Amino acid sequence: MPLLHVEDLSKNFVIHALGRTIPAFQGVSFTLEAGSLLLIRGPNGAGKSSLLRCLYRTYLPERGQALFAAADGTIDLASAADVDIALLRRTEIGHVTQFLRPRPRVTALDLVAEPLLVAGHSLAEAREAAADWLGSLGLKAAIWQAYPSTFSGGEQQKINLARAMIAPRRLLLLDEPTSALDPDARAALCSRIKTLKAAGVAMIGVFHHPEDIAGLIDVEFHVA
Ligand SMILES: Nc1ncnc2c1ncn2[C@@H]1O[C@H](COP(=O)(O)OP(=O)(O)OP(=O)(O)O)[C@@H](O)[C@H]1O
Repeated sequence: MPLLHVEDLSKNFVIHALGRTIPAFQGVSFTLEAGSLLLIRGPNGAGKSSLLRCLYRTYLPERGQALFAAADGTIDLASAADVDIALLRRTEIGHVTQFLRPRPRVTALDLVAEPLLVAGHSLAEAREAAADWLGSLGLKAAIWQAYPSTFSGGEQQKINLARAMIAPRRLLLLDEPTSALDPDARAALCSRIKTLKAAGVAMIGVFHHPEDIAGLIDVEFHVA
């Protein structure tokens, strides 16, 4: 059984106030193996981000299945209970978006370290790993102990990436993870993606510049 089997997944947005339905994506089917990277392509508004959000269950799909081979058994991401999805988000599925949600009085280093703390690592271990991630992505050390709400777009994206990828995950959903990164950070991220793939992590990504990850893509899926 593949890590993920998506069958006929569809999503429309119903805007009640306008009495309108906005189509996002229809009838999406694909399978994904552990250690594979699937690139999602498609024009603006085709539903690429919505597809990732449905798999992370930020959005509820309206039709279809997304069977995920979780450590405790197969679970349908399209219909699983919120409590089960919350557990998977803590342990098996990560989502990198372009938008950082900083928290008051939490430094950049601790925001990145947090998923490892939640996973049971000591504060020292978690901070060491966070420093390793932030260093490799080129976030200047002078701001590691600052609050990210005032960080630049690229700096915030580095925090997002490090936070989403620091703890072991079996599936990572990457929504334009390099859009605000400079060339060195893009190269560092590609190197991390390569290492994670070799360790068996599966990824589904939307990339503004797919050439960044040329050579790491196993399969492409076009959203019309
Ligand atoms: N929360 C929402 N409520 C209503 N409509 C939405 C919502 N989110 C997305 N849409 C609509 O769904 C469609 C797909 O949007 P989505 O962001 O998934 O596209 P995309 O392929 O990622 O686009 P882009 O390449 O421009 O980032 C668009 O027409 C968008 O306006």
